[in-house]
Amino acid sequence: MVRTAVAFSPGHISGYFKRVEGSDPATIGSVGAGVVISEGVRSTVEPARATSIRVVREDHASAGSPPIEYALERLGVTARVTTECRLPIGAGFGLSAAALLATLTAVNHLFDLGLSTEEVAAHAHEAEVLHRTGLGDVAASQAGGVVCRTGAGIHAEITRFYPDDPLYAVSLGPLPTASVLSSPGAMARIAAAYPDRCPRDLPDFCHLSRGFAEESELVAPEVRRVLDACDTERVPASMTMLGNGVFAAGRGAEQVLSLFGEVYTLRVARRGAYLIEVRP
Ligand SMILES: Nc1ncnc2c1ncn2[C@@H]1O[C@H](COP(=O)(O)OP(=O)(O)OP(=O)(O)O)[C@@H](O)[C@H]1O
Ligand SMILES: CC(C)(CO)[C@@H](O)C(=O)[O-]
Repeated sequence: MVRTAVAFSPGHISGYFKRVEGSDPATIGSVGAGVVISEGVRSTVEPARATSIRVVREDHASAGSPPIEYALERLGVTARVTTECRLPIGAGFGLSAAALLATLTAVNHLFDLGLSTEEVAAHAHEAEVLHRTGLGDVAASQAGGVVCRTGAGIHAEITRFYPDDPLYAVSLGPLPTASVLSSPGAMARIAAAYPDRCPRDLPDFCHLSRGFAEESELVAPEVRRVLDACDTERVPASMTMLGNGVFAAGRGAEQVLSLFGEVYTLRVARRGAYLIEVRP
C-alpha cells in the first residue's frame, strides 16, 4: 500500500481588507477582518515520480493548481495530490489558501520534512501572494475564529473571537481573486474604503464589511439584489471578498439567502489546518 497523508484546512471569508506592501512575499499581505469557517479543503497526498493535482468538488474533477505545484517544487518534493471541497472555488471562501495549507500539512508529515506549523504557513503564504490568489487568507486560516489582522503576513498580530452563531452564505458565481488584486483602480478604491478598526462582534463585523463593500464599489448587480433583500428583512449581510457571493448572520438570514441559491450554513472554525491521518 502506498504511504498516504490526509489533512484538512478551514476556509476563510474575508469581509474587508487592505493590501500591505513589503520587500518580499513574507512581508506582503493584507490587514483586515474575516471569519475562518468550518468548511474548507481536505487534501490527500501520496509520493509520486511527478507532481499531479486533482481538484474535486461534488461530482466534478479538474487537473492542476499553480499555487500548489509551486509550493511543492519549492519544498523539493513530487506528489500525487487530490483536494476535495464542498464550497465553490473562486467564490470568496479562501479555498486556494485552504488547499495550500491542507496539502502542505500533509506533505510535511508524508515526507518527514520536520517543518513547524508556522513554516508550513510561511510556504503557503508565499505561494498565495506570488500567484495573487490571496493576501491574508493563509494568515487567517492558521487558526479559527472571527479574525482581525492588524499586520501583514503570518507573524502579524491577529486577534480572534469565537461566536457560537452560524454564518450563512450564498454564491452567485466566481470572481477570480487575481483579476481584482491586479487592478490598480480597484486596489486604490479598496484602500480608500478600508475601515480602520477591528469588529466588536459578528453583527459589527457584518456592518463594517458592508460599508467597505459599498465604498470599494466591488458589489456586482447580482450581489446587490441579494444585499437589497437582506436590507428589507433587516438581516446583517455583506459580500464575500473576493467572490460574487453574500454572507449573512442572525435571524432570517438563511431564509432570505435561500431565494437566491443554495445556502451554506457555516460554523466559526475553532482551529486551523490539521493532519487527519497517515496511512499505512
Ligand atoms: N480547492 C482547491 N484545490 C486546489 N487548488 C485550488 C483550490 N481552490 C483554489 N485553488 C487554486 O487557486 C486558484 C485561484 O483561486 P481563487 O483565489 O480565485 O479562489 P478561492 O481561493 O476559492 O477564492 P478567494 O481567494 O476569492 O476566496 C485556482 O485556479 C486554483 O489554482
Ligand atoms: C485578498 C483576499 C480578499 C482574497 O480572498 C484575502 O486574501 C484578504 O483578505 O487579504
